[in-house]
Amino acid sequence: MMARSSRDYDESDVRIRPNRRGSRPRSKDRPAHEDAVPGQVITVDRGRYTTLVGDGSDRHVVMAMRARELGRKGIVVGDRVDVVGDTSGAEGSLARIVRVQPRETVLRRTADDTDPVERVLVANADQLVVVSALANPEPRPRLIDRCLVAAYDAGMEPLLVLTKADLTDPGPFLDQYAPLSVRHVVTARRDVGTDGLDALREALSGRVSVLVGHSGVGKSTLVNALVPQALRATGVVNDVTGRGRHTSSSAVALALPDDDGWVIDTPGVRSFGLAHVDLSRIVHHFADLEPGTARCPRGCTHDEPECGLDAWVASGDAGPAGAARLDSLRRLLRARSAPTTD
Ligand SMILES: Nc1nc2c(ncn2[C@@H]2O[C@H](COP(=O)(O)OP(=O)(O)OP(=O)(O)O)[C@@H](O)[C@H]2O)c(=O)[nH]1
Ligand SMILES: [Zn+2]
Repeated sequence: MMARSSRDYDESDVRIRPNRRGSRPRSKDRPAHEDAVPGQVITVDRGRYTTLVGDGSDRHVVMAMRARELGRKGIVVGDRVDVVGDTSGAEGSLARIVRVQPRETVLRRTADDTDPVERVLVANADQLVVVSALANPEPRPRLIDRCLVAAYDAGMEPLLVLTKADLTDPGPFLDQYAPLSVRHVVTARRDVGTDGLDALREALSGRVSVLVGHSGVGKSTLVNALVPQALRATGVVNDVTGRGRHTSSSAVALALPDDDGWVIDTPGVRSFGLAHVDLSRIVHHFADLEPGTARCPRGCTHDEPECGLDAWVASGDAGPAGAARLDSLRRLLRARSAPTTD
């Protein structure tokens, strides 16, 4: 993909305003740089940070690079930053990010479960939307479980979105996940549009939601329905959800209509490495199994003959999916000592 420039934006939709340096009110918590403007990173492409600055009608997109003084500090989609230099957003202009504000949440993943290099995917999101098709492609419960663990570990609330209910009855899948009490929305393609969109909009309302899912589950279809083209121009990049974008490794933040929150679309995931998650904490993220650990011996790894979880599951306390969930937990625990393709 070509490096993006401000030309990639539909300029009729992007308000370009002269830089109003000096006219901003000064406050106690103003940035260290006199002229810095606060902004939010909406996408990253090879060292160029597309940053949204300004409020209301003055809101516009600025292309920025990192200032040398930031050192090696990473900047990711969702980061709140201070920008200096030419923040006009004019074609060909390039501003500098001089500061990254402390992050409220951090969604991480590693390439596999033993990879020591963790990658921060997105900052400051509060909801992780795990998109899975009910059929075509088949749901991948172990990948879903991994995403749930990542969400809880990041302090984000998970939401399951189950697509393609027009192809199969969602009942059996929902029964499996019911003991988890994770919120969920079911969508289906109908002759006229998509069922379930209103419920999805409600679940996304006012929040910053990261969408993750395996390729082909219908994530782009949902994003296109949620975010009209006009908004996408200010929220970002033309045709960002087209297939081509998935060659990019970056997420893209898109404003929902009426400023009712953000969706952050991520490239399709094949795996979700969890090398960064403390091994002893993993079981706490399996809410349906966790109470059963009361019967475990001290220091139980939950993958040993004395583990109390087998009896917990056998007695039905973890619900109908208990055995599959315990299997998922143990695979996850074992994967921490060997690479996995789950
Ligand atoms: N039957 C049915 N098909 C759907 C539905 N939603 C999306 N699809 C189809 O599923 C295929 C994949 O949809 P996309 O939206 O491209 O999926 P994606 O998750 O963005 O996949 P990548 O672009 O590969 O990451 C397309 O052929 C869609 O038309 C649905 O609710 N029902
Ligand atoms: Zn145990």
